[in-house]
Amino acid sequence: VDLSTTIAGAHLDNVFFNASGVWCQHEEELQALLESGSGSLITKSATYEHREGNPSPRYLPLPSGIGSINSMGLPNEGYEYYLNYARKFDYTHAKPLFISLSGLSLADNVKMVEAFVQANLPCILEVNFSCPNVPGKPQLGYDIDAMDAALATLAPLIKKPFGIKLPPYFDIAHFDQVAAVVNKYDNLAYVTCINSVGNGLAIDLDTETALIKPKDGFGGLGGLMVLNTALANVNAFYRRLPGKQVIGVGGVVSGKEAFLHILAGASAVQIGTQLKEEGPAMFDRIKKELTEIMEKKGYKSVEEFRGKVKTL
Ligand SMILES: O=C(O)c1[nH]c(=O)[nH]c(=O)c1Cl
Repeated sequence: VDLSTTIAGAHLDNVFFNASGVWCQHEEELQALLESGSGSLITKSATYEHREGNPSPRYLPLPSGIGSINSMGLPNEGYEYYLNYARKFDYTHAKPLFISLSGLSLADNVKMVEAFVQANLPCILEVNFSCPNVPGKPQLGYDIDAMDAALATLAPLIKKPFGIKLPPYFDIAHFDQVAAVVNKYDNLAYVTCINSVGNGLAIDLDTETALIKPKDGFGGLGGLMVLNTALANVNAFYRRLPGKQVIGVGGVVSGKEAFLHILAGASAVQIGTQLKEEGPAMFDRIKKELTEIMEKKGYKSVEEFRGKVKTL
């Protein structure tokens, strides 16, 4: 079966890659993704300066096994590290490179975008509007006018097809409002849905203590428990963004959830929590599982069923 796809004009041999933030902060991790069964790779969201991020423990899988909680706080090597990586990257390689940018201000995003545009590299830029874990920095994804204003500045600067990382929305009116903004920008080629479900709280029964240290234990939720919110956001934006694409992320632990994301409309599928827990070998497992599901159902390519979820 054919698991290949094209995102923002770049060809991926298979639909899978890492969720930004997981296995992608350092070159060694990115190299492991290059050598894995993934179809692509995306870097950890970059800020203008290097950041240590929040104090640990700041990521944990939940004892219940249904997901994870993180309040990393945007730890990253600073954007120049990723710009240098993008300069050295072998673009003849079968895997396209995505670069995630998450400036702490519009000015920082402008400076980082200008540097990448100046470098004129084949990598695809993705602006992260949805980090929920920087104390004192409300995420732009929930300030729709501010996100629109940022895009009005960034889209013309980027010129080429690019994407944005969105938080989960939980109200039909918000799907409508965000889609109206996204549809204003022709080169905004795709949206990645969803980022973690922000500011959850995990508490340990025995110690009666929050699991993670930052922000009184408040952190973004991921893993299987967010699957159905992720599917809704993928399908809501698939229905509302004609001519654009959706990358699905959230709750993919096997070929089954990947199949559901594609059925909901995803052109590619990213994996975070499960990749963090299982490591890059996971990609070979999940590709095999999706292939088996497709063979059983008689689908030869992901194109045949993308977005074809039925309603009653
Ligand atoms: O705390 C983080 O670094 C983080 N954690 C997330 O769950 N999503 C993000 O976009 C980021 Cl930037």
